Amino acid sequence: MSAPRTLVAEPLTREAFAPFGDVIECSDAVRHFPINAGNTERYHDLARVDAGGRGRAAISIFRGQPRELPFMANMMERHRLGSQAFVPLSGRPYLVLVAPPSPRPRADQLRLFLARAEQGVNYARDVWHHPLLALEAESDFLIVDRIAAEPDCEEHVLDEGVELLLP
Ligand SMILES: NC(=O)N[C@@H](O)C(=O)O
Ligand code: NI
Repeated sequence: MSAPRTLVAEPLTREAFAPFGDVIECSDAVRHFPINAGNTERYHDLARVDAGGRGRAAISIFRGQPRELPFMANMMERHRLGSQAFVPLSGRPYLVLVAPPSPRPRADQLRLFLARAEQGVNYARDVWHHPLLALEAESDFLIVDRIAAEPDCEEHVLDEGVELLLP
């Protein structure tokens, strides 16, 4: 039996994550401007919320239990009709495992990112991703995604598990 494939997390940046969606963070690389008579800086239009068909965008909170590392990822999922954003509320880093849209996630296209506590992610519609990968302790995430009467969560079991490692 061959050794499991491993993936070492790379830093999360807007550029590296662009094929998968958006990074939600305050950065001089995004458009920002003062509002409220200068009391507040608006970091504008950081992510595209997609809630197609008969769905609507909604805000929820996910309370995730920490994953034990090294973690073996055996499946991926995708939402075909809507985007899904995760914004950390507990001040801890987390992992993001993604693959580009395709009929099934390809092992050679998996990308693992280590997101800092001040970075959120927005998975574009159809992007394969692993369910929430919280680290260190129970962590809350603000979620912006599509809700509808019909479920929209396609799961796929990977042919071979991938061991996720921190840098
Ligand atoms: N199932 C669910 O709402 N959560 C997943 O979509 C996820 O990405 O964590
Ligand atoms: Ni999801």
